[in-house]
Amino acid sequence: MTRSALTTPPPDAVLPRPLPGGPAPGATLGSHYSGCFGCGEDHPTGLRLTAVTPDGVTVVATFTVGTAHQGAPGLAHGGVLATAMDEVIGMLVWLFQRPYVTARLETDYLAPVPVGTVLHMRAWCNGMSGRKAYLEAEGRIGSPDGPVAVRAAALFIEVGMEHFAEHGDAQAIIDEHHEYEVNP
Ligand SMILES: CCCCC/C=C\C/C=C\C/C=C\C/C=C/CCCC(=O)SCCNC(=O)CCNC(=O)[C@H](O)C(C)(C)COP(=O)(O)OP(=O)(O)OC[C@H]1O[C@@H](n2cnc3c(N)ncnc32)[C@H](O)[C@@H]1OP(=O)(O)O
Repeated sequence: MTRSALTTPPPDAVLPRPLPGGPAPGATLGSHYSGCFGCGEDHPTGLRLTAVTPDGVTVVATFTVGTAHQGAPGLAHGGVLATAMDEVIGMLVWLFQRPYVTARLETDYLAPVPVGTVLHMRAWCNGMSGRKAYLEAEGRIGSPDGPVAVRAAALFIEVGMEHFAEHGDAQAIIDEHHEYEVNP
């Protein structure tokens, strides 16, 4: 990954540990909000990604590229791929059990991704420092060990639930996740 200093963890960053009450290895990580373009089950044209944490510290998900996702004829749009990577990286937030948002997302496109491809995505955390989480993901064509087509690095910042209340209905997120401990 060609990563900038802004998405590279500082020397004092620490790796997160699985939290008590967090998703167990093998758990499915659902949508954080039903209206989300990346994962919402009620979104009419969204990506509807679902993810699994195989080990309690990483996240895997697949995204099947359809005709609605084209940029060039027969090929996935780079922005759609970035969205899918943002979403699978965002799923790591379930493991942290606190609200975070994307502050910076960097993407490397290494190979074209044809319509019909099943993109196998994997995301992990490289370190946390204060409110900052340094996250990374890769997308492989056709299988979990297929050729890497997309890499992404991200800086996520922890926010309070009031971040979501300012422009939307934060209660809608809370209502969908009674199991999720929030500090309004
Ligand atoms: C998305 C919904 C989440 C709902 C949560 C509920 C439940 C969660 C459960 C599960 C969640 C599952 C999935 C979650 C997500 C899905 C994936 C999609 C995620 C998104 O799609 S989310 C939408 C796009 N996202 C935004 O809409 C953010 C807009 N933005 C802001 O709202 C502010 O910008 C904010 C809050 C980021 C910071 O603002 P702030 O005032 O709180 O803090 P401040 O500015 O002081 O920054 C503090 C330190 O971060 C450094 N810093 C900040 N930004 C930086 C940058 N870009 N590059 C490098 N460093 C940066 C500063 O330099 C400083 O560093 P230092 O401390 O060292 O000085």
